[in-house]
Amino acid sequence: MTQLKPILSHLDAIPSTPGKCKLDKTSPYHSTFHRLRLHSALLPRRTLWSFIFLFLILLFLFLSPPSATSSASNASVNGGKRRSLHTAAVVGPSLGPNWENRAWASARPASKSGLSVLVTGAVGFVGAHVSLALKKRGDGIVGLDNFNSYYETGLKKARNSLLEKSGIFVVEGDINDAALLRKLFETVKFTHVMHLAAQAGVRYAMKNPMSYIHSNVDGFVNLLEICKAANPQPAVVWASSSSVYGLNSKVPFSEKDRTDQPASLYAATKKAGEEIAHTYNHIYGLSLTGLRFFTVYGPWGRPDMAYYFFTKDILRGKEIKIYEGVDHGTVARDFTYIDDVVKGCLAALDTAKKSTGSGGKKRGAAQFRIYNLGNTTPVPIGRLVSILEKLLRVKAKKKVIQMPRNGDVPFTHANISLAHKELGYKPTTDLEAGLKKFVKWYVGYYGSKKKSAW
Ligand SMILES: O=C(O)[C@H]1O[C@H](OP(=O)(O)OP(=O)(O)OC[C@H]2O[C@@H](n3ccc(=O)[nH]c3=O)[C@H](O)[C@@H]2O)[C@H](O)[C@@H](O)[C@H]1O
Repeated sequence: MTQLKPILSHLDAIPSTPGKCKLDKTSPYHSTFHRLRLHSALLPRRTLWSFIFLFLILLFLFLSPPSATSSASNASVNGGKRRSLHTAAVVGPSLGPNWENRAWASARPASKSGLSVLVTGAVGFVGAHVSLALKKRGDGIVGLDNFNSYYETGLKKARNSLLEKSGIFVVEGDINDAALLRKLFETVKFTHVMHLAAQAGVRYAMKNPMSYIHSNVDGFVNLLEICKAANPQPAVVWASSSSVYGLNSKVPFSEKDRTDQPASLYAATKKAGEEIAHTYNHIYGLSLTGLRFFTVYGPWGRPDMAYYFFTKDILRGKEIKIYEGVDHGTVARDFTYIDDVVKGCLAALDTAKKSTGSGGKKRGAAQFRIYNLGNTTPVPIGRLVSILEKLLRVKAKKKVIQMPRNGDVPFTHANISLAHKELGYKPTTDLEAGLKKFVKWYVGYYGSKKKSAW
């Protein structure tokens, strides 16, 4: 407990929100108004009114926020303002000096047999891990990420620093930006695309539904349009989700089971992605592999996920809500450790066959695959919390409530025999071992520097 104390005090030190804007006596506006009043007696009435009118116009122009277009164009691809989730307008490529050389160097594999991969969502949780693993074994990578503000951008920047240190160049840009993607594909002949950029999170879909359409549908189609037109066409491996099984009650979930009953808009957009992928495979000969991830967790994880914010809240002494199903039914997840998922991703890239088309024309049937990447051991949420309590040596303030109608499903459980057979996928980390690694990272990350947990 003692070694966690600095983190506890640090977590409390989250910066307060700035106070409301109020004109005070020291404000420049205050003195301007004051001067206006003094001079009013001396000026003729019409001049005074024209002056006030002009002043109001100038004040309006000064205070009004920049338009969507100007803020989008301010959001340069390298440096400048980070583009927020809510102003993710599309901009043309502005990649900064020398970017072609950087992209070219980063994309070059160490040997002739290596892959040259465009990783979208490269500073995301899975994206960063996959990029590092590819780099480590000698593949070439260019990352693409819009650094949006869905969760703390500090964490994304920290992941980016890790990638930079390993020599991976990440372009800051959006998958909806066709001009940018086209430029990237003109510069680098990517052999593969690992598409991990997405609007994630099941419950957030009720708050911001359009962000799911923007990233998971529009963005995916935009990316596939560029891939199908590229010459050579890359093979595409992309992140689907266990959530596509929705209300399916047949366990364990197999790829053959029905996926037409999504319980959230997130799930619906991932399912739409699978259908869209099929279309591009069918019409254009793109080689496409969808990976259904099952609640991936681990170091450098996503702060919006339960294991992550439970850790934060337990350490801060804040109450956590544990969901239960109908009639006190257990809610459980097939939590899958990041390193296992990374192995599955790399195996999917390695076994992906070439796309058959080029320049938008299909030349023959192309590979189309979908795999579950789970752990095969569903764990109840109560058990997740007990493991965290043990690792953190802090008793959680628990409140068990009925699962709200927010898109969650009561359980997930993967059948991974297909991935095992065709990818050699074999998860080896159980939840306790994986959470131990996560907590170790969490304590180091938030304890070492002045960072506020999300
Ligand atoms: O496999 C996926 O495809 C998805 O996995 C992940 O979704 P989920 O499995 O729902 O993970 P997560 O939110 O961590 O909730 C975990 C558990 O805690 C329960 N939960 C949640 C919140 C809470 O306050 N209390 C609670 O009990 C909750 O009911 C659930 O049982 C990814 O976020 C998603 O992007 C997608 O990749």
